[in-house]
Amino acid sequence: MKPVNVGLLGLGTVGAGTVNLLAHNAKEIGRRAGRVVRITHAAVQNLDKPRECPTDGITLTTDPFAVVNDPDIDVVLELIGGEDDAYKLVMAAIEQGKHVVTANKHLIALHGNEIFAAADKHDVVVTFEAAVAGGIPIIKAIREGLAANHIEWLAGIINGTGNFILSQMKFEGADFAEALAEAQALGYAEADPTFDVDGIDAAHKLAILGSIAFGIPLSFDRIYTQGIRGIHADDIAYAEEMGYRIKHLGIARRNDGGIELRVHPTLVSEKALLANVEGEKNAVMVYGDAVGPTVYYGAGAGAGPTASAVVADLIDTVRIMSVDPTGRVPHLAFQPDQITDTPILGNEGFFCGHYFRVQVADEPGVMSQITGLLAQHEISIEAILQKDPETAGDDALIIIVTKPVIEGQMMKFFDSLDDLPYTRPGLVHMRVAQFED
Ligand SMILES: NC(=O)C1=CN([C@@H]2O[C@H](COP(=O)(O)OP(=O)(O)OC[C@H]3O[C@@H](n4cnc5c(N)ncnc54)[C@H](O)[C@@H]3O)[C@@H](O)[C@H]2O)C=CC1
Ligand SMILES: N[C@@H](CC=O)C(=O)O
Ligand code: NA
Repeated sequence: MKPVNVGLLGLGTVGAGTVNLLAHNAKEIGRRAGRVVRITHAAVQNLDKPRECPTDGITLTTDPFAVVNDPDIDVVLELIGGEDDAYKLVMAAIEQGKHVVTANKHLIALHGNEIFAAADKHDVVVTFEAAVAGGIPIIKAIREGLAANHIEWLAGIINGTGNFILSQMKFEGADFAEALAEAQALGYAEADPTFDVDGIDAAHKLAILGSIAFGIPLSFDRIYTQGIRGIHADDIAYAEEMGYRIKHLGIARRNDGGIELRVHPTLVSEKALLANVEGEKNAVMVYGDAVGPTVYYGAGAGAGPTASAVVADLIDTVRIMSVDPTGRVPHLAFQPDQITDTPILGNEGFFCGHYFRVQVADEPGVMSQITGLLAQHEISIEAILQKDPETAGDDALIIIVTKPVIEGQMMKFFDSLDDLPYTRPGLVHMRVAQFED
């Protein structure tokens, strides 16, 4: 059979990783795909830049539209990242009836609803396994492997750079900037690394996961997002003393009032599987009503792991080419006319445990007044700790983990706590997650 010609856009970390992997496992890939898959053209920004892969047999150009418009190209592989150019190129490819493989979560999270509608209209597929949790086949697992389930919730470490930074700070004593620079050198970080550290990249991925898990439109702008910059070493130590680790999680869960979509630092029991995921590794837990808890673990970033997902998508795409469009797996897991606009909750509707650290004047009865105030707000305590702060001689630090409660109730408690005469400003607050694993 005629080889499948792939036009690659972007020959950076993932692009070069993909060229290398296609060459390294060419025989195995051909045996699986049933056809030879070859990259014939690649668009780059600088023709003279040294590459991390051989480019013989690939025609290089600085014009990505020349690749997209080439009639000999069957599949466009978008690996330039970012929003604007990628959007125009992907839409142009779709309009010409070309299938697309992309690793670009930014693009899918913001424009996926429109891109998938266009792809359906033109009878082509847009695959995006590499866009979430790098090499872990999480899209395939949720979209196909768990298709019989009503998915109740999912929670995961879905940014390799952020997890790598937290691990380097904890185990190697690295400071934040050092750890980030190392993640960048290793090819884990986004072109703009604030996307990694401010939780935006994780929110892009959570938008995709939430959509394929619950059959809702991609809803990036409704996601509650906090990054890792505010995590303080003292809280890592206090959390550990109470039996928790602090992880940056993306969580999507059904709740009586709607759906929670949130990305934030989270205390997780040290015994939970997610608590023990370190470095650039990612892990996603998905809870389906029939299957119960399932966990998917592996490398969330880096050339090889991401190329693994990209090439798997290419193989799928080659097989899909000969399938009647009505027999294909829907882009967002549910048939397009079954995607429903379920309400997405604001943070006051979240249901979870809370960690807070407050500095108070060390006077008799203060602790009992705080626990009494929690009781008044019908909030139960899971764990409690008292410490001396490093500064301020007569003050004390009170650190409490609560049982799960609606966040609006917790916010009212914080308001009342703030009104007490002996509490100092600077309350630290994080959420706590309990998992059955
Ligand atoms: N690096 C990783 O571990 C992962 C990356 N991704 C995604 O994969 C995509 C690519 O990421 P990386 O390879 O890490 O980025 P990168 O920055 O290493 O590579 C992107 C390449 O595209 C080129 N490029 C940009 N605009 C272009 C244009 N208009 N025409 C031609 N070339 C252009 C750049 O010069 C660069 O060489 C992004 O969407 C990223 O979010 C997804 C999963 C993991
Ligand atoms: N920058 C991302 C790359 C993979 O998606 C990350 O660190 O997870
Ligand atoms: Na993946």
